[in-house]
Amino acid sequence: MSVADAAPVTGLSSEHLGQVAITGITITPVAFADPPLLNTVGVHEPFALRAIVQVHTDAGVTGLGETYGDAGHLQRLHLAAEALTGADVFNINRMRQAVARALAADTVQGGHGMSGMVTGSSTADRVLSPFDVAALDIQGKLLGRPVSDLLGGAVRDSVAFSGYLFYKWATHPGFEPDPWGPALDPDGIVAQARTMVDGYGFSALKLKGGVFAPDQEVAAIKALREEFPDLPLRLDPNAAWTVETSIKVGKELDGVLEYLEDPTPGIEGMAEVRANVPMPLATNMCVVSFNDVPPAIAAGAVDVILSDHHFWGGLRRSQTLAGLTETFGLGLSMHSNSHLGISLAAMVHLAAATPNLDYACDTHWPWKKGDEDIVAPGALTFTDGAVAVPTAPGLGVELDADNLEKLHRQYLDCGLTSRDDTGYMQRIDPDYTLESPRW
Ligand SMILES: O=C([O-])C(=O)C[C@H](O)[C@@H](O)C(=O)[O-]
Ligand SMILES: [Mg+2]
Repeated sequence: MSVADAAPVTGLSSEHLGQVAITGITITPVAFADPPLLNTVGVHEPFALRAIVQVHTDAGVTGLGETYGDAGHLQRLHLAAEALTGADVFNINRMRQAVARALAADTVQGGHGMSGMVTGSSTADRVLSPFDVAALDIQGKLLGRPVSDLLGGAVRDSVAFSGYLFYKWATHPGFEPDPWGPALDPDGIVAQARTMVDGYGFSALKLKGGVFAPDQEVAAIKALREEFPDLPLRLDPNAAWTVETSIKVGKELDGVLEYLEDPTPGIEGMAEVRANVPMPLATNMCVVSFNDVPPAIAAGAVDVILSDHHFWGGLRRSQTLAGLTETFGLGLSMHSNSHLGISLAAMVHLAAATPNLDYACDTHWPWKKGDEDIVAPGALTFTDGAVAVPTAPGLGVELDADNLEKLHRQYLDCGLTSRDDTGYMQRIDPDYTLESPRW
């Protein structure tokens, strides 16, 4: 497909007023360079995988979606794509039913795309997500309106993001060093944060913890507080700590953190921590599907839920989550994995049209190489840590067919077919073991 095929159609002509049927779906796995970012389950491999979804219609308009590129997920996407052929892109409820039916006999293993960190999300919602985004992209292109309008309208012109700090090695073994350098102690983290804040203007910072012993990560947060006295700070060890350790760290960081994210595993553990620490607790691990919301609220486990349209079922279902957090007086923030421009555009439209999105959103964006993307440059830029909401029809981004081909070739050449932070770490350090909680 050429970029011209995806060009926005402005204004709805009478021939489009009826059904707009899906005539075919193209799913293209891609790989882009990823630095050796450390987390509590291991280390990022040299390439991050994504799947780029193009939904073609009988109106001659193509919509874009982006999701995980793991082999198991790709298989499920293909099952869903088959079931969606002929569906009307203006009826996402029906599309969801078709996806759920197609997955009823699903026996595919794995494919969560998050290296074991988030495994309890709804498979149907995870698979629906890129098709929901593409359908909204098509609707917007046909109607001549941005996706944020289809979600009820933007309440902000730009969406604030937080700088996402990672402990990291200087290089992947056998690869050239990346421009970021190592960050393995408080000084390294502060230097990384300085580069991020100076380069992007972020007005909040999140440290991915669970890598070193908690006292070392507390020292890094305190060093960040000294360097950036006014920036909201978050710490996320991905459930690496026991309840006892979490309470100790929480008390030590009293007055320093905007929120503490997933210190310990499970709703019960989180509830116990929450009752004993002074700051809000946030999660993208113990509440990852609609089934998790009632028990988490009943237990008083969390103050803030991080939404993520990639596993909450797309943009509309993420707005349903926003309605729940509003109803129950919870905060709402946004989670991110390694992603490309279609996902960033979707995140921006969703955040713009979600009045109660109270916090700067996470994004891995700075960690990818600037020239590695599958959308044409220019539509999405960071100014003062925020991205202006695209006003062009649909998502407001156009596919770059040459780059798509290049990143697809990179996928084929890199040999990776699933994200496996733990396996990669174990190939580098055979003594490495997975533990949760670790401390
Ligand atoms: O809990 C979180 O915020 C994440 O899981 C974000 C990312 O997945 C991050 O941990 C990563 O990619 O290593
Ligand atoms: Mg998290």
